[in-house]
Amino acid sequence: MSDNVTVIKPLENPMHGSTRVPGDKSISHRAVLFSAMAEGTSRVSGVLDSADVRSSIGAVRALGAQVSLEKQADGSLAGGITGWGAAGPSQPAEPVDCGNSGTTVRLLMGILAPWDIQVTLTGDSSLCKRPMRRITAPLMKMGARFLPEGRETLPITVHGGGLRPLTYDAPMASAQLKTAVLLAGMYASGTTTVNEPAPSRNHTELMLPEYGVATTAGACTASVTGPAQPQAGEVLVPGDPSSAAFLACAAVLRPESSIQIEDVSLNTARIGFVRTLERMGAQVSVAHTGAAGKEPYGIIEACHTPDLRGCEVPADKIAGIIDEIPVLALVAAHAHGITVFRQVGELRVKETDRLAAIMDGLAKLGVDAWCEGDDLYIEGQPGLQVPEGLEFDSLGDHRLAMTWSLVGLTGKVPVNIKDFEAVRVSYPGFLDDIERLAR
Ligand SMILES: O=C(O)C1=C[C@@H](OP(=O)(O)O)[C@@H](O)[C@H](O)C1
Ligand SMILES: C=C(OP(=O)(O)O)C(=O)O
Repeated sequence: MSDNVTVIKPLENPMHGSTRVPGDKSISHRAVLFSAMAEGTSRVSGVLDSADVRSSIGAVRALGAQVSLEKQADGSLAGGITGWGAAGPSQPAEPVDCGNSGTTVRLLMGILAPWDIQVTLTGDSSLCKRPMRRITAPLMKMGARFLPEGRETLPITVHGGGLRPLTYDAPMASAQLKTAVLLAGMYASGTTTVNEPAPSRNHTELMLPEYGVATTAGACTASVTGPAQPQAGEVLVPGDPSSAAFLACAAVLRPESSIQIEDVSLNTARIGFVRTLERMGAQVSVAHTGAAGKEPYGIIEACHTPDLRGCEVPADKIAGIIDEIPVLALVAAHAHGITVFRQVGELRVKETDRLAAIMDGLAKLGVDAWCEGDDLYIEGQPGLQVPEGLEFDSLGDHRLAMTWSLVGLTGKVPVNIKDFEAVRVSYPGFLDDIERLAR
């Protein structure tokens, strides 16, 4: 067996009962970053304690925000964040290390662009391979500079200052791109608008008003009018639907299972995976129970479904399931017929090339999966038998670690996962949570 391998054994019993999942990663990043930009002390609770959110916390501390968050009994972080406010971020002595987190670095580019400082942003070996031009290009149109000139990957030094507003037609549906431009636009005089080819998650548009900054938004467009200085706010972070998706898919695959996941964000831009599972014939449903600010939350219920069928997911629905495609691909591998995910080229530039990883992993299961252009096809195999002794490599990617672990957890034989610890990026307690549901 190779080093750093975790043996993932089949769940002892069907999954049953209720659980909660840790705070939403996207909302947690924004709670930390927007509070750091604000004037005064914001109160945040339910914040996800994971490696990625720690990258955002470390970054804003290095830039002068005071963060006093404490670990709560439920594992979340809560407390106060005093922002740099109208004085702006301070010049850090060292490069700011964003770890594995694309959201941290890309949002920071927009946050730093208006200020007259020079900040070098870097990250781990995965983040240093991911494309940054999609963010630097619109910010350069607004007047920011990035050195070395023409560089597409980290490390990159932001030279901010004096921005003008921008109307930008984004080449891809990306909430990170949209957010970076809107955050920079808050410090330009006039209206900054981002138009998208398909709707991406809208947490920024929903959360900025909690910090006193008005936004306007349509299905594929969002605007902010500057100058607008955020003021201290209060944010309660609901559970992460992207984490819930692993538990829901496990319940769909494991015979006799029936679970409820409580207090999870039901933002429609995030629960596309429920719709995809429904279209595969899976027994899943949602029930609204409340709202945290403008973010709705509630219960996701999922039950074992023996007779899944393949479905087609059109291009305009992909942004709404972008982080769930690996685990949905695994569910599709158990369905009758072909599943097609249209236009999923963005998966090539996540923590790893997730498109290649899905095809490789499914090939180990003897399932045919292939790409035609940017469309992903999976030919399902109902009654799929998993061979003994399989080893999957997470490639350091948290979503892949959890996806391939479901092969062992919901099946009849253990699997080995290389670098399973990658789950610390978004869902450190994943294995405990899923095993608790099967006691
Ligand atoms: O804005 C966000 O919080 C995120 C946006 C998505 O990335 P893109 O904007 O690159 O699609 C998503 O994959 C990522 O996990 C979080
Ligand atoms: C792509 C992801 O995150 P990020 O872009 O923030 O690294 C993810 O969490 O799956």
